[in-house]
Amino acid sequence: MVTRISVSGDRPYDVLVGRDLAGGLPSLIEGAAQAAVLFSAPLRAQAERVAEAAGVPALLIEVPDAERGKTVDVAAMCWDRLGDNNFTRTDVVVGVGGGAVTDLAGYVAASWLRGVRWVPCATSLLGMVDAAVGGKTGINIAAGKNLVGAFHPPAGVLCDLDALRTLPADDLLAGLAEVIKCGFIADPVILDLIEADPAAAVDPGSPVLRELVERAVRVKAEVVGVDLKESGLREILNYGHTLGHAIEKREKYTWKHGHAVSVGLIFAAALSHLSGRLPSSDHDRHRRVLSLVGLPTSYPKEAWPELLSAMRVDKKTRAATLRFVVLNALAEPGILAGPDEALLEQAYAEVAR
Ligand SMILES: NC(=O)c1ccc[n+]([C@@H]2O[C@H](COP(=O)([O-])OP(=O)(O)OC[C@H]3O[C@@H](n4cnc5c(N)ncnc54)[C@H](O)[C@@H]3O)[C@@H](O)[C@H]2O)c1
Ligand SMILES: O=C(O)C(=O)C[C@@H](O)[C@H](O)[C@H](O)COP(=O)(O)O
Ligand SMILES: [Zn+2]
Repeated sequence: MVTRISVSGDRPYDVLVGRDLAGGLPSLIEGAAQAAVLFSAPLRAQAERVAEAAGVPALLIEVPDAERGKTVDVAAMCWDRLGDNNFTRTDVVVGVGGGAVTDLAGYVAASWLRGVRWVPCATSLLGMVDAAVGGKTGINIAAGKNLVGAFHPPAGVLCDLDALRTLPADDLLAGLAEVIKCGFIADPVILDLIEADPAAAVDPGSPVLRELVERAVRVKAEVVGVDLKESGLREILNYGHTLGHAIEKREKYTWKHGHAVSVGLIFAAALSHLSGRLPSSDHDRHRRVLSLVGLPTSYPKEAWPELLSAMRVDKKTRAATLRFVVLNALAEPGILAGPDEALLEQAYAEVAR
């Protein structure tokens, strides 16, 4: 069974969730003379299957794994390969992998000839529920996470649940952090499902995980369908990310994004509560559900000054005003602009160890 979730907007497309989906690729790349398939070493076999299913000559481009692939040097290597192979505006970039590879593939597609079609074949949980959906593409630079990129919606998204069977458990967990984020900002049934059966939530073959994937994709699709370029509503998807990205930068991108977001969710919940918005029961639920599945909820106390300075280059910041996504209530996100440093420090105390 394939579930089709539509993303609206100027360039609407579908997210397909199911098993053995490579057969869906030819219709998404109709008219292309060739496809460039970007992948990292652990996904070589899947990339070769996708390349074969494309039905046009495919240029396989191996990139460094995980965050090591999200750099300007790697993007430049990909541009060179496209140039060497006369890649034209009707050709298509395909990304096979987790969020790092699909962010890179999307950015290469957005920048090549000022924008060619692209299709993410998401192979990680995080990729399926978040990174491959919504057209945010980009790379990291020394100044921070995803600071260079483009909004460039894909032609379609393939989420093959069978891929999750080989995904390392820790990476599955990282994806669950974004699923839990969706639970808090928009769909609390997600939280109920995880609390009722945490083991099923991390079992790649379980119907519970499939339901979680579909619910999280729906949350994201509804948001990005009305606000592709993050002029307002889309900011809610950044819940937990202001501190999360600062942690990733401090850790030189060796921490998994989802793990950093998990700690960031604790901080955002604390800010929501301490600023008089979120009741204690919903605040406490953050630590409970994240700990239940084994996600991290703390970070070193002494890191605070460095994290605060990294948060100042967050994309939600306007001039010198720091802005945070907070919850006014469960599934009611809002923005906290320009909080006192004392409040931020108090919220960090809930994370600090
Ligand atoms: N564009 C967006 O809207 C958006 C949203 C959320 C996250 N992101 C980005 O996504 C990235 C994180 O994505 P991620 O958690 O998928 O990490 P990742 O892409 O680094 O993948 C994690 C690891 O899992 C491996 N892997 C992936 N699928 C596999 C499979 N099926 N079998 C075996 N191994 C597999 C990868 O090779 C890698 O080693 C971050 O860079 C983050 O900034 C982007
Ligand atoms: O799609 C979005 O918008 C998000 O904020 C989703 C996040 O989970 C994701 O990590 C995104 O890449 C963060 O975007 P950024 O603009 O803060 O880099
Ligand atoms: Zn994220």
